[in-house]
Amino acid sequence: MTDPLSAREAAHANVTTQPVVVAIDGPAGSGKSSVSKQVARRLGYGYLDTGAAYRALAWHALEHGVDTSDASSVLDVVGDFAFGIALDPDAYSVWVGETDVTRAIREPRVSDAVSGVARVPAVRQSVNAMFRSLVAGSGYAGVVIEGRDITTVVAPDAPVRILLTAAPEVRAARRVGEVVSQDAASVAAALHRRDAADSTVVDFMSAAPGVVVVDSTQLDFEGTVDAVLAVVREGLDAARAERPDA
Ligand SMILES: Nc1ncnc2c1ncn2[C@@H]1O[C@H](COP(=O)(O)OP(=O)(O)O)[C@@H](O)[C@H]1O
Ligand SMILES: Nc1ccn([C@@H]2O[C@H](COP(=O)(O)OP(=O)(O)O)[C@@H](O)[C@H]2O)c(=O)n1
Repeated sequence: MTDPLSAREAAHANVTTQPVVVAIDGPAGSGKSSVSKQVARRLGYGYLDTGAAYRALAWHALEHGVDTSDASSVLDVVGDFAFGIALDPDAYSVWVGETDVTRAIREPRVSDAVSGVARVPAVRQSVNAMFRSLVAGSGYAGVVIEGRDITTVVAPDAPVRILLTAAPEVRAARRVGEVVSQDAASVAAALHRRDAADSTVVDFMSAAPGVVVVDSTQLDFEGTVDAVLAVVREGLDAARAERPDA
């Protein structure tokens, strides 16, 4: 498969002082992580999974025996939360201090606790600052960042902003295929419960002005990657047309 960016486009990305940001939001199971990772590979960009930070903080809080539904208890453990994440899409790993939590943060107990952690405003401010500095210091020409509020809060000025969606039953079925420790009905119910809780904090079900919707309901994985890459190309072309000498 050929790289969708020409050498000229790649060179353009390299001369900018800040990495190009491709911002992708969407509900659980829409394909954000897997599609973003593959898009990053195809572009030679870094990949930042912001949900991993919220999950890692939820894991950290649970390790400390904290009630994650209590905001002040959550804030008590933010102080010694040493988060680490690899931005290389081929070497994805997530750390809290010296502990590799890459797998542990996908456990249902963490998924069930994460919305409580993510609704604390001070937590969001702190991780958002961390995301911006991770991108700025990434060393990549561009970074694909995915989450819930990337297109609206973390990187509202990104040249490429996408809302990745899929029908609720399709998203649930995809997640059921991944979680082997729970029955299908429980996995689907947990996913919809988490979306409902998260939706009270940020709106990731409808596209903000200027955000392009990619609906993956009828697309297979490669088709979704190609659809996102087409939007990236359009967004970068439009940004270049606005600032031809940048
Ligand atoms: N367009 C698609 N068609 C079929 N399966 C997909 C598609 N996009 C993603 N998947 C699969 O669905 C599952 C959930 O995707 P994931 O990237 O984890 O979603 P999210 O990060 O939005 O929760 C993964 O197993 C992934 O491989
Ligand atoms: N930018 C983000 C990313 C994730 N989150 C929170 O982190 C949780 C885990 O995000 P995730 O992206 O790993 O979830 P999935 O879509 O992969 O299931 C979400 O359920 C939200 O509570 C958020 O609030 N803002």
